[in-house]
Amino acid sequence: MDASVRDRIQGEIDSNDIVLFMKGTPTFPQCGFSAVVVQVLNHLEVDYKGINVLEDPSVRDGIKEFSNWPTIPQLYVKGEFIGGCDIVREMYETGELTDLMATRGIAVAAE
Ligand SMILES: N[C@@H](CCC(=O)N[C@@H](CS)C(=O)NCC(=O)O)C(=O)O
Ligand code: FES
Repeated sequence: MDASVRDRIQGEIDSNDIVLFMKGTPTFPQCGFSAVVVQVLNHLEVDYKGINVLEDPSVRDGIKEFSNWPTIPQLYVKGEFIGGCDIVREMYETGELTDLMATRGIAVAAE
């Protein structure tokens, strides 16, 4: 991928504790898979940056190569790739996601 795309992705991940690469925006998700992750993050009441890959095909493709993960959405917490919709939903349901956030110093809303 283009170095500028890699730098942009790296920059977003470095400067935001939680980054969600998604289709659409947190206020208007344009795919059900992205909407699930938005719902989880909103439920946890954490701040996050949504990056709409539909606005930029180079980021849409670039993030797949960057994470070595073939689909959107993709969630990053403190620079670490967590996963897509299925993984996030599963980790939320088991409480693992809340624990992961807490371990990394991110305050999460009480259940
Ligand atoms: N099982 C996936 C569902 C996500 C998914 O299948 N995404 C597709 C459709 S939105 C995708 O990103 N396809 C490649 C693309 O649209 O660039 C997950 O857990 O995140
Ligand atoms: S945009 Fe069609 S499944 Fe995500």
